[in-house]
Amino acid sequence: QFPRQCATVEALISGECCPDLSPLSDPGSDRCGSSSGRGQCMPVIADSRPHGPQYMHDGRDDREQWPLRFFNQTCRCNGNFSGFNCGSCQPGWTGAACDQQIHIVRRNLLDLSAEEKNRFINALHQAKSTIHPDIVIATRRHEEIFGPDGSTPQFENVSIYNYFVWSHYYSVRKTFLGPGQQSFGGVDFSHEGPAFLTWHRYHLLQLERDMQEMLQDPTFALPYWNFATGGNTCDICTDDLMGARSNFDTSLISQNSLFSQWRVLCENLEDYDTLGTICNSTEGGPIRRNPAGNVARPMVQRLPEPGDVALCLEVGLFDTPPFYSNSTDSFRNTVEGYSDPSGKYDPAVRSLHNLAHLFLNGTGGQTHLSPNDPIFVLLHTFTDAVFDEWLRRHNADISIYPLENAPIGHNRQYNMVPFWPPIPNDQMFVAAPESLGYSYQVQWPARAFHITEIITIAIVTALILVAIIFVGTTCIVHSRKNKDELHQPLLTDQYQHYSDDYDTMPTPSQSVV
Ligand SMILES: O=C1C=c2cc(C(=O)O)[nH]c2=CC1=O
Repeated sequence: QFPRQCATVEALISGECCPDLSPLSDPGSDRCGSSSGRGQCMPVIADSRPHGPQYMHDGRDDREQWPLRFFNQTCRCNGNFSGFNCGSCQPGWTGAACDQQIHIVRRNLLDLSAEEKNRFINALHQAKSTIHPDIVIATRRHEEIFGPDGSTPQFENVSIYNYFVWSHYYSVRKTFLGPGQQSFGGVDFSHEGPAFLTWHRYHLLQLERDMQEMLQDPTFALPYWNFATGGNTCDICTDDLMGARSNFDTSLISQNSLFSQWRVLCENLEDYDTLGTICNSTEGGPIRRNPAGNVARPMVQRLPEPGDVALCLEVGLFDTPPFYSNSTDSFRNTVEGYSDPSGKYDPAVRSLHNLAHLFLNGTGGQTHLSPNDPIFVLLHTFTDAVFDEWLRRHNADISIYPLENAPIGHNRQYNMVPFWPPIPNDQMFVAAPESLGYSYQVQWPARAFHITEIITIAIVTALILVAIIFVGTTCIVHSRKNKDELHQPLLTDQYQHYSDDYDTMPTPSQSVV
């Protein structure tokens, strides 16, 4: 959310969050690395275009026009410089002067060598316990941000991985409307709208970059889980990867996996919603996971089919009005999983991304908790790979992304909540290999045919065959006849004469009596 340097009474009151790049300089003399030309402190640009009708509590939520409720000045970095103080580089660039291009490849987790798998699991485990070097999280709404005494800003340190969990929770939390009043749940800054894909793309990029810095390895790349296997087993739920099922409790992770030691953040949903508090960095119970185990909902006991991915890639429009979870013929709503894989909206359907979440049946299937299960990272890198493939196949341009009237948080120029420094959705609506320095190594499945298409193709094929047989038979008959005629030219001639005569002569039976 915010840089540690900005979690102070002074910064909050001034509305300025422009930390010095060099900690050794006189305070305020190197804001945003201005002394070396990296950036300057500038007013925040926040989207003020109208949002859709789903949210009707304007003025009541800190996330509106993010991040203006907290800060109105931020660092604007020059060239390839980036970050809260312009001390880091744009995605795809590295080096002290951010002038070296870098490209990383996100690969299928199952294709990594044993050593690469091990390195990835250990890196995640390290991120779970390493305090984020730059960012702190708010544990109270803006109204209560200065604490009970009015001078103790309510922020906490958080680990790198738990920041990833917390950001997702903060983006989906309900709007608190006051004590004794029901919180409003019809709001979601990262799902059920066009920003679903851009928001989750940035969420992953931020974790990947934080892990690269933690590991001091700019080539570290997140892998992906191709969840579209069509099966009823979780092929990455093994002890060398995301953890097998516990032998003692079917909804827990085996003790042979490091992930059985992980404890989850943001469990106390009822407290947050009734007291108006915010999830903090305190961890609770273990990760719960019971793949294919939801007996009450057989529909979510199987993963999406490979052909579902191929079908959704053919949906031609990025998003369609009302740009929500009931949009039909929308690629975004299809890959998110509220439409059937061919794009038709059906309230009973759960497909692709949503189906993969619900299949996990536990922590990973509940939106306020799901990133606590590290499978979330891999499920979303695959979803992002589908998004990138769609952008490539359809040669997509930003003009197809709605500028206004999308649900709150989802307009093209809305800054994604709760990221810092502010970054609007449109900056993630780009081809990753060319603009963000990463690509995916994926074998895209062939298109699966729908039953109605199979019947249509069978009927058309049968009609063509009948036509060919008919034309063929007619030709054979004609050519036989022609051949016969060619073989008896004189006879035919004679016969013709005779027959001509014959026609005019009475037959023996017609003989005049
Ligand atoms: O974590 C998530 C869990 C989800 C469950 C559904 C659903 O369709 O019911 N959708 C989800 C999205 C998530 O991000």
